[in-house]
Amino acid sequence: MTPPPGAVPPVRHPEAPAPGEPLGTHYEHCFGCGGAQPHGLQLSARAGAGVTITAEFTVREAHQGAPGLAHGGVLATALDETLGSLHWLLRVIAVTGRLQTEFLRPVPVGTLLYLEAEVTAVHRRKIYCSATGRLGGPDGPVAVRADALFIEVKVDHFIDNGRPEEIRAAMADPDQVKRARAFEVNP
Ligand SMILES: CCCCCCCC/C=C\CCCCCCCC(=O)SCCNC(=O)CCNC(=O)[C@H](O)C(C)(C)COP(=O)(O)OP(=O)(O)OC[C@H]1O[C@@H](n2cnc3c(N)ncnc32)[C@H](O)[C@@H]1OP(=O)(O)O
Repeated sequence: MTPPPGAVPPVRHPEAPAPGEPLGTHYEHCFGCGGAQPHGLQLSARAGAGVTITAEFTVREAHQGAPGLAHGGVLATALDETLGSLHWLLRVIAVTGRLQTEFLRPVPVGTLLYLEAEVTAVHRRKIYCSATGRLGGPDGPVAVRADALFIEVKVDHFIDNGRPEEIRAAMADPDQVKRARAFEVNP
Protein backbone atom coordinates (compact mmCIF):
# COMPACT_ATOMS: atom_id res chain seq x y z
CA MET A 1 0.00 0.00 0.00
CA THR A 2 3.05 2.27 0.09
CA PRO A 3 3.57 4.15 -3.18
CA PRO A 4 6.82 3.08 -4.88
CA PRO A 5 9.67 5.47 -5.71
CA GLY A 6 8.66 7.42 -8.80
CA ALA A 7 5.04 7.81 -7.67
CA VAL A 8 3.73 11.34 -8.27
CA PRO A 9 1.05 13.50 -6.62
CA PRO A 10 -2.40 13.20 -8.25
CA VAL A 11 -3.50 15.87 -10.74
CA ARG A 12 -7.09 17.10 -10.68
CA HIS A 13 -8.53 16.98 -14.22
CA PRO A 14 -9.33 20.48 -15.54
CA GLU A 15 -12.91 19.36 -16.31
CA ALA A 16 -13.44 17.69 -12.93
CA PRO A 17 -16.68 18.61 -11.14
CA ALA A 18 -16.28 21.78 -9.04
CA PRO A 19 -15.79 21.48 -5.28
CA GLY A 20 -19.19 20.96 -3.64
CA GLU A 21 -20.79 19.52 -6.78
CA PRO A 22 -22.71 16.24 -6.29
CA LEU A 23 -21.26 13.44 -8.40
CA GLY A 24 -24.37 11.36 -9.03
CA THR A 25 -24.21 7.65 -9.68
CA HIS A 26 -21.83 5.97 -12.13
CA TYR A 27 -24.40 3.17 -12.63
CA GLU A 28 -28.05 3.09 -11.45
CA HIS A 29 -27.72 -0.55 -10.32
CA CYS A 30 -24.50 -0.02 -8.34
CA PHE A 31 -24.95 -1.46 -4.83
CA GLY A 32 -22.93 1.43 -3.43
CA CYS A 33 -24.41 4.49 -5.14
CA GLY A 34 -27.26 3.41 -7.45
CA GLY A 35 -30.82 4.61 -6.96
CA ALA A 36 -32.25 1.36 -8.40
CA GLN A 37 -30.98 -0.77 -5.48
CA PRO A 38 -33.59 -0.56 -2.69
CA HIS A 39 -31.28 -2.24 -0.14
CA GLY A 40 -28.12 -0.69 -1.50
CA LEU A 41 -26.17 2.02 0.30
CA GLN A 42 -27.44 4.84 -1.94
CA LEU A 43 -24.30 6.68 -0.95
CA SER A 44 -24.06 10.22 -2.30
CA ALA A 45 -20.68 11.81 -2.95
CA ARG A 46 -19.55 15.37 -3.62
CA ALA A 47 -16.35 16.66 -5.16
CA GLY A 48 -13.97 18.30 -2.72
CA ALA A 49 -10.94 20.51 -3.32
CA GLY A 50 -7.86 18.97 -4.94
CA VAL A 51 -8.36 15.24 -5.42
CA THR A 52 -10.68 14.72 -2.47
CA ILE A 53 -14.28 13.57 -2.04
CA THR A 54 -16.86 13.68 0.72
CA ALA A 55 -19.79 11.29 0.91
CA GLU A 56 -22.69 10.38 3.15
CA PHE A 57 -24.41 7.10 3.82
CA THR A 58 -27.14 6.41 6.37
CA VAL A 59 -27.05 2.90 7.85
CA ARG A 60 -30.44 1.18 7.49
CA GLU A 61 -31.96 -2.04 8.86
CA ALA A 62 -31.00 -3.97 5.73
CA HIS A 63 -27.33 -3.21 6.51
CA GLN A 64 -27.11 -4.98 9.90
CA GLY A 65 -24.55 -7.59 10.87
CA ALA A 66 -25.15 -7.80 14.63
CA PRO A 67 -28.45 -6.54 16.12
CA GLY A 68 -28.69 -2.82 15.53
CA LEU A 69 -25.16 -2.53 14.12
CA ALA A 70 -23.85 -2.12 10.59
CA HIS A 71 -22.22 -5.15 8.97
CA GLY A 72 -18.46 -4.68 8.50
CA GLY A 73 -18.70 -5.66 4.85
CA VAL A 74 -21.28 -2.94 4.27
CA LEU A 75 -18.95 -0.40 5.90
CA ALA A 76 -16.12 -1.67 3.67
CA THR A 77 -18.47 -1.14 0.71
CA ALA A 78 -19.08 2.45 1.82
CA LEU A 79 -15.31 3.04 1.97
CA ASP A 80 -14.76 1.28 -1.39
CA GLU A 81 -17.52 3.29 -3.08
CA THR A 82 -16.22 6.60 -1.71
CA LEU A 83 -12.67 5.76 -2.79
CA GLY A 84 -14.01 4.70 -6.22
CA SER A 85 -15.71 8.09 -6.60
CA LEU A 86 -12.34 9.85 -6.38
CA HIS A 87 -11.67 8.83 -9.97
CA TRP A 88 -14.27 11.29 -11.27
CA LEU A 89 -11.75 13.96 -10.33
CA LEU A 90 -8.91 12.31 -12.24
CA ARG A 91 -11.29 11.37 -15.07
CA VAL A 92 -10.02 7.84 -15.26
CA ILE A 93 -11.91 4.60 -14.73
CA ALA A 94 -10.36 2.49 -11.99
CA VAL A 95 -11.23 -0.66 -10.03
CA THR A 96 -10.20 -1.73 -6.55
CA GLY A 97 -7.06 -3.88 -6.42
CA ARG A 98 -6.57 -3.76 -2.65
CA LEU A 99 -8.68 -2.44 0.18
CA GLN A 100 -7.31 -2.52 3.72
CA THR A 101 -9.94 -1.57 6.30
CA GLU A 102 -9.80 -0.71 9.99
CA PHE A 103 -12.93 -0.87 12.11
CA LEU A 104 -12.44 1.41 15.11
CA ARG A 105 -15.97 1.85 16.52
CA PRO A 106 -19.31 0.06 16.03
CA VAL A 107 -21.74 1.91 13.77
CA PRO A 108 -25.40 1.72 14.91
CA VAL A 109 -28.37 1.52 12.52
CA GLY A 110 -29.65 5.03 11.86
CA THR A 111 -26.16 6.55 11.90
CA LEU A 112 -25.14 8.94 9.19
CA LEU A 113 -21.63 7.93 8.22
CA TYR A 114 -19.66 10.92 6.91
CA LEU A 115 -16.86 9.84 4.60
CA GLU A 116 -13.80 11.70 3.33
CA ALA A 117 -11.34 10.30 0.79
CA GLU A 118 -8.25 11.49 -1.03
CA VAL A 119 -5.84 10.25 -3.65
CA THR A 120 -2.35 10.39 -2.20
CA ALA A 121 -0.17 9.24 -5.11
CA VAL A 122 -0.22 7.83 -8.65
CA HIS A 123 2.27 5.43 -10.23
CA ARG A 124 1.49 4.49 -13.85
CA ARG A 125 -1.93 2.74 -13.63
CA LYS A 126 -1.78 2.44 -9.83
CA ILE A 127 -3.73 4.96 -7.77
CA TYR A 128 -3.07 5.10 -4.01
CA CYS A 129 -5.82 6.51 -1.82
CA SER A 130 -7.27 6.53 1.68
CA ALA A 131 -10.59 7.25 3.37
CA THR A 132 -12.18 7.75 6.77
CA GLY A 133 -15.78 7.42 7.95
CA ARG A 134 -17.00 9.48 10.93
CA LEU A 135 -20.11 9.01 13.07
CA GLY A 136 -22.79 11.65 12.57
CA GLY A 137 -20.89 14.26 10.54
CA PRO A 138 -17.54 15.90 9.79
CA ASP A 139 -16.75 16.48 13.48
CA GLY A 140 -17.78 13.01 14.68
CA PRO A 141 -15.34 10.35 15.86
CA VAL A 142 -13.64 8.18 13.22
CA ALA A 143 -15.38 4.77 13.11
CA VAL A 144 -13.77 3.23 10.01
CA ARG A 145 -10.81 3.95 7.77
CA ALA A 146 -9.18 2.41 4.72
CA ASP A 147 -6.08 2.50 2.57
CA ALA A 148 -6.54 1.31 -0.98
CA LEU A 149 -4.87 0.69 -4.29
CA PHE A 150 -7.00 1.21 -7.39
CA ILE A 151 -5.92 0.15 -10.88
CA GLU A 152 -6.83 2.19 -13.94
CA VAL A 153 -8.78 0.26 -16.59
CA LYS A 154 -10.46 1.06 -19.91
CA VAL A 155 -14.22 0.76 -20.44
CA ASP A 156 -13.52 -2.56 -22.20
CA HIS A 157 -12.77 -4.04 -18.76
CA PHE A 158 -16.54 -3.95 -18.10
CA ILE A 159 -17.64 -4.82 -21.65
CA ASP A 160 -15.34 -7.86 -21.74
CA ASN A 161 -16.09 -9.16 -18.24
CA GLY A 162 -19.65 -8.14 -17.36
CA ARG A 163 -22.62 -10.47 -17.82
CA PRO A 164 -23.96 -9.91 -21.35
CA GLU A 165 -27.54 -9.02 -20.25
CA GLU A 166 -26.42 -6.09 -18.11
CA ILE A 167 -23.75 -4.97 -20.58
CA ARG A 168 -26.31 -4.93 -23.42
CA ALA A 169 -28.71 -2.89 -21.27
CA ALA A 170 -25.96 -0.46 -20.24
CA MET A 171 -24.82 -0.02 -23.85
CA ALA A 172 -28.40 0.66 -24.93
CA ASP A 173 -28.65 3.50 -22.39
CA PRO A 174 -27.22 6.65 -23.99
CA ASP A 175 -26.60 8.33 -20.61
CA GLN A 176 -24.61 5.33 -19.37
CA VAL A 177 -22.52 5.17 -22.53
CA LYS A 178 -21.87 8.92 -22.32
CA ARG A 179 -20.78 8.63 -18.67
CA ALA A 180 -18.42 5.75 -19.43
CA ARG A 181 -16.95 7.11 -22.67
CA ALA A 182 -16.43 10.64 -21.34
CA PHE A 183 -13.52 9.29 -19.36
CA GLU A 184 -11.79 7.99 -22.48
CA VAL A 185 -12.37 10.73 -25.04
CA ASN A 186 -11.31 13.57 -22.72
CA PRO A 187 -8.03 12.35 -21.24
C1 LIG B 1 -20.71 1.06 -22.13
C2 LIG B 1 -20.63 0.01 -21.14
C3 LIG B 1 -20.99 0.43 -19.79
C4 LIG B 1 -19.84 0.28 -18.80
C5 LIG B 1 -20.05 1.24 -17.71
C6 LIG B 1 -18.98 1.21 -16.71
C7 LIG B 1 -18.90 2.47 -15.96
C8 LIG B 1 -18.06 2.23 -14.78
C9 LIG B 1 -17.51 3.48 -14.15
C10 LIG B 1 -16.85 3.32 -13.03
C11 LIG B 1 -16.76 1.97 -12.38
C12 LIG B 1 -16.14 2.04 -11.05
C13 LIG B 1 -16.74 0.97 -10.17
C14 LIG B 1 -16.51 1.40 -8.76
C15 LIG B 1 -17.06 0.39 -7.78
C16 LIG B 1 -16.29 0.51 -6.51
C17 LIG B 1 -14.95 -0.03 -6.71
C18 LIG B 1 -14.99 -1.56 -6.88
O1 LIG B 1 -15.47 -2.27 -6.05
S1 LIG B 1 -14.32 -2.22 -8.31
C19 LIG B 1 -14.70 -3.98 -8.21
C20 LIG B 1 -13.67 -4.77 -7.46
N1 LIG B 1 -12.42 -4.90 -8.18
C21 LIG B 1 -12.28 -5.72 -9.24
O2 LIG B 1 -13.19 -6.36 -9.68
C22 LIG B 1 -10.91 -5.81 -9.86
C23 LIG B 1 -10.59 -7.24 -10.26
N2 LIG B 1 -9.22 -7.31 -10.75
C24 LIG B 1 -8.92 -7.13 -12.07
O3 LIG B 1 -9.80 -6.99 -12.91
C25 LIG B 1 -7.47 -7.10 -12.43
O4 LIG B 1 -6.70 -7.78 -11.48
C26 LIG B 1 -6.95 -5.61 -12.56
C27 LIG B 1 -7.71 -4.87 -13.67
C28 LIG B 1 -7.09 -4.85 -11.23
C29 LIG B 1 -5.45 -5.62 -12.92
O5 LIG B 1 -5.25 -6.46 -14.02
P1 LIG B 1 -4.44 -5.99 -15.35
O6 LIG B 1 -4.08 -7.25 -16.09
O7 LIG B 1 -5.21 -4.95 -16.07
O8 LIG B 1 -3.16 -5.24 -14.83
P2 LIG B 1 -1.80 -5.79 -14.17
O9 LIG B 1 -0.74 -5.71 -15.20
O10 LIG B 1 -2.02 -7.07 -13.45
O11 LIG B 1 -1.54 -4.66 -13.05
C30 LIG B 1 -1.20 -3.32 -13.38
C31 LIG B 1 -0.34 -2.81 -12.23
O12 LIG B 1 -1.13 -2.88 -11.02
C32 LIG B 1 -0.53 -3.76 -10.06
N3 LIG B 1 -1.60 -4.52 -9.40
C33 LIG B 1 -2.68 -5.05 -9.98
N4 LIG B 1 -3.47 -5.62 -9.07
C34 LIG B 1 -2.88 -5.44 -7.88
C35 LIG B 1 -3.21 -5.80 -6.56
N5 LIG B 1 -4.34 -6.45 -6.26
N6 LIG B 1 -2.34 -5.46 -5.56
C36 LIG B 1 -1.21 -4.77 -5.83
N7 LIG B 1 -0.84 -4.40 -7.09
C37 LIG B 1 -1.65 -4.73 -8.08
C38 LIG B 1 0.40 -4.66 -10.89
O13 LIG B 1 1.45 -5.16 -10.07
C39 LIG B 1 0.87 -3.69 -11.96
O14 LIG B 1 1.84 -2.85 -11.38
P3 LIG B 1 3.10 -2.26 -12.25
O15 LIG B 1 2.51 -1.31 -13.25
O16 LIG B 1 3.74 -3.46 -12.88
O17 LIG B 1 3.96 -1.58 -11.24
